Amino acid sequence: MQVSSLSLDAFKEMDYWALEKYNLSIALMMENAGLQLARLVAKKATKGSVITIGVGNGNNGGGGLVAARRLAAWGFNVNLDLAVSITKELPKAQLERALLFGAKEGIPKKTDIWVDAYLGFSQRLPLSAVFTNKIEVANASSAFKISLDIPVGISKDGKLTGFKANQVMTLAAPKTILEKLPSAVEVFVADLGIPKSVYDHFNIKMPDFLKDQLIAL
Ligand SMILES: NC(=O)C1=CN([C@@H]2O[C@H](COP(=O)(O)OP(=O)(O)OC[C@H]3O[C@@H](n4cnc5c(N)ncnc54)[C@H](OP(=O)(O)O)[C@@H]3O)[C@@H](O)[C@H]2O)[C@H](O)CC1
Ligand SMILES: [K+]
Repeated sequence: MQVSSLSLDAFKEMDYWALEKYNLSIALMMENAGLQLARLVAKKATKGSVITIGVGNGNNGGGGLVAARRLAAWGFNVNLDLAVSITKELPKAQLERALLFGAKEGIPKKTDIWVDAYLGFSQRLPLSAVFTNKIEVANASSAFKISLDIPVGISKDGKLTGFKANQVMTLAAPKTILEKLPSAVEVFVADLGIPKSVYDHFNIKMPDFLKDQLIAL
């Protein structure tokens, strides 16, 4: 029988398999992730909404920056909370693009939608103070909160100990760690363009991405 979700380690393997066997680069998958995240944010936003995207120095941050660029291109007010210096090649290139598209650095006085692209599946617990401080500031705000892939600070047993996400948009496949989230948290899965053969190889059902590339679980 097929499994319904993957552990983070199994998912990393699936990701690696897609990259090795099908030459699906991280940059290409990140573009898909960022577009779907931008669509999810746009569903919640109105034209006057103030959006803040929290960014770390990795591919989770890179996906957030693609979303920032897409949202800025659609005319939204997009702000970037850079938790650390963005030095890695891919997120750095995405940051440069997002800024060229009109996203602004810094946290505005009031945020309506706060996106957590601080850290994803490579986060190590305990988090460093810079991230715990960011989480505190975000959680203290009244903003609607959306996490990319998995919430920053989520505990190994899936308790929502970090960023208090209202929605989580996970990538490519449901993750076991998200199953213990409070039932009020809405979880979505987004299509990265990984083929069915990869899902079959990992014995997991491919979400019905033909119907929609962003699916509520
Ligand atoms: N197929 C896919 O699912 C794709 C997913 N994508 C996204 O990529 C992230 C995972 O990206 P990754 O670059 O591996 O890592 P993170 O963004 O989670 O973390 C970035 C770096 O942050 C450092 N780190 C980790 N823990 C801590 C901590 N406690 N304190 C400080 N810093 C920390 C660490 O860097 P080091 O250099 O310090 O080791 C992390 O590497 C996934 O979640 C998806 O969102 C792709 O966009 C596309 C394909
Ligand atoms: K995240």
